[in-house]
Amino acid sequence: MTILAVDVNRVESVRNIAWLSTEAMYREVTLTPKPGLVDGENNGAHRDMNITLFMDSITAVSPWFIRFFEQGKATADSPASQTLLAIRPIGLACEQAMFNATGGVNTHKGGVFSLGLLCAAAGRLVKGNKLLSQRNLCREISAMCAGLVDNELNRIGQAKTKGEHIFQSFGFTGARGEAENGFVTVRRYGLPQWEKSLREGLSEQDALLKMLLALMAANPDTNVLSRGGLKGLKYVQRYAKRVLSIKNLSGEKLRKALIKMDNALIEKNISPGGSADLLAVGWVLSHYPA
Ligand SMILES: CC(C)(COP(=O)(O)OP(=O)(O)OC[C@H]1O[C@@H](n2cnc3c(N)ncnc32)[C@H](O[C@H]2O[C@H](COP(=O)(O)OP(=O)(O)OP(=O)(O)O)[C@@H](O)[C@H]2O)[C@@H]1O)[C@@H](O)C(=O)NCCC(=O)NCCS
Ligand SMILES: Nc1ncnc2[nH]cnc12
Repeated sequence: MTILAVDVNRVESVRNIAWLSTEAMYREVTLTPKPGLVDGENNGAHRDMNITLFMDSITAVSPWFIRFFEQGKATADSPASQTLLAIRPIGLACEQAMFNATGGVNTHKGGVFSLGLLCAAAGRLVKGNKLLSQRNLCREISAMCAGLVDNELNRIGQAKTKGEHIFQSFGFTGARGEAENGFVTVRRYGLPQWEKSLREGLSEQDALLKMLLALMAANPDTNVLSRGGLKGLKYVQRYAKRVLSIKNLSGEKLRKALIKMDNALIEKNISPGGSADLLAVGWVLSHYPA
């Protein structure tokens, strides 16, 4: 038992989840070319964001990740739902820090929510001397978010946020649904594609780009829905699947296909921001055993 406790904490200090969360945000935004998204080459389908704004946003939100982790630890002996209650004020304060840094632009609302949950889940596991694995982290998040969709989407009256509007118009549950189901889109589609790419000898950059495509092909992304409706969502999902089905897709061939897709999404004014957030989640999870 003591040995396990030491091991878990050692793994946590080596692969510090708060550090990984910040690094994941950097890797996501600098990854290029990303269809419809802000990257090192262009601002995708966005007029109010660029890569510098994302860097400012990351600087503002990164000191908060350790607080999610610490709060997860502090509430580890209580039911998982208590951890969510305890981290929500931190989440809102972190969102506010992001808005202050970006002049009110929503760069990382979804990222803060998803990575904040991951950090808190890690805190609970570490305090409970439990192994930090993809499965345990996602189970913990699912337990922390049990009932979130029902309480916050099913039972509200007038929709205020975009996510609430999308739920009322289409029934898609967005960032809350992904968290409550334990990031099933990441675990079922994103991570298997990442592992396959690495097994095939692709570079980490190419593996990340293909993980993004796998996420875009499956994710009911509320960002895509809010700008492109159901037609836009189907378009993005089919396009991503088509690109992924190209044989020997890596290097220049992959880059060319993604640039073409970027132009198509810019033309349609569509941005898969939810999949960008899930990419960051996938990259963090990839550092832990299944
Ligand atoms: C729970 C909240 C996060 C709920 O927010 P909301 O009701 O707005 O719900 P969603 O739309 O579902 O989600 C918010 C953001 O989550 C990202 N997202 C969307 N779909 C998914 C998905 N399927 N899986 C995962 N994540 C998803 C997405 O964020 C990214 O896109 C953002 C840019 O979006 P937007 O403002 O719409 O920008 P534009 O398209 O440019 O707008 P226009 O130009 O068209 O006007 C960017 O932020 C990315 O991160 C969604 O935006 C929540 O707000 C909440 O409760 N917060 C409190 C904090 C908290 O509880 N923390 C505790 C846990 S840490
Ligand atoms: N690179 C990016 N571009 C646009 N929206 C995003 N949300 C998270 N990352 C993003």
